[in-house]
Amino acid sequence: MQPVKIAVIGGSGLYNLEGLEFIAEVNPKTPWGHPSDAITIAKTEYGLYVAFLARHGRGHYLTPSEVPARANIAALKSIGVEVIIAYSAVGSLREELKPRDFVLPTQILDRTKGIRPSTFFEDGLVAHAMFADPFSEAVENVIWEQRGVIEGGDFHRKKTLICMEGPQFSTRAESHMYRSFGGDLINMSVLPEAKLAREAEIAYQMICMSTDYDCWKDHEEAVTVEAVVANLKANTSNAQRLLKAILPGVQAIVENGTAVEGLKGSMRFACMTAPEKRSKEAVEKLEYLLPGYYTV
Ligand SMILES: CSC[C@H]1O[C@H](OP(=O)(O)O)[C@H](O)[C@@H]1O
Ligand SMILES: Nc1ncnc2[nH]cnc12
Repeated sequence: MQPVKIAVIGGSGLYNLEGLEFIAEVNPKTPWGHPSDAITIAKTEYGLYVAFLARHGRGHYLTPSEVPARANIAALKSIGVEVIIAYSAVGSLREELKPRDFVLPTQILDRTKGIRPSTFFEDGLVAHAMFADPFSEAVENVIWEQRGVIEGGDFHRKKTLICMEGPQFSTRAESHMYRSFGGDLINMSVLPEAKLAREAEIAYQMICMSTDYDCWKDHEEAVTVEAVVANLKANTSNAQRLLKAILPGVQAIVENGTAVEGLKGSMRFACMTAPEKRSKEAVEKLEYLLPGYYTV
């Protein structure tokens, strides 16, 4: 099979890709275990192969904290993925980001609790990836060009996404605090997914679909799953339409190399551990992700 260079991670409410020809299902066993679910490989009308992975599994059985993010990213890398388009249902912390709007975040504030394994580099192999700009500008530009396809909502860019641990939603005090931090959106999923994609040298962009105003509006009802699901249903058809519209542009930046510009090869030089001090087991595991980078 040809390498599958583009992957879509579907979040809450997005458990499959519509309108594409089914090619295969794979479920690679990585050194970090199996992904959330089998990965579906499908073909677009232009013959492009695209992978799809349901973040919480089809049927939604993994909490945000339980998502095996390392296995997900490693499995996608193993089939050739260079770009990930990650969908997420998010709460809005700003009046102008209305439920059913789509938003491209540029920055992240980490409010997870340190219980999610968040690096491939541990146990005797140390590396530090750059993460100042956590998303892919090249992919973001391609998506922004297609913003006109969204119906019944507006499209925004350059916003800051808070990632909380969950699974419970925030308190009102926390929601106000996140606003005072400069947060515009909130979810439970972007981390460690975005960090691991960076370590795997995969270009990553999240597409946030707003479902609620969280609970910072003091005199209004706080977010509930019921409210989220109602808006998710409306967002899902926009998500599928948007994906169809952006795939040719994403394919173009994959083919001309701009998608992975600055990423490809970056982790080779991010390693701090002296060759003679690298643990054999850690090097073996990393061979799966970045072959040839750390062997001596
Ligand atoms: C269903 S509300 C909270 C849940 O929804 C989002 O999931 P995803 O990012 O996978 O779309 C959010 O991050 C929480 O996990
Ligand atoms: N209010 C919220 N908080 C965290 N994650 C969310 N996903 C959708 N709405 C959310």
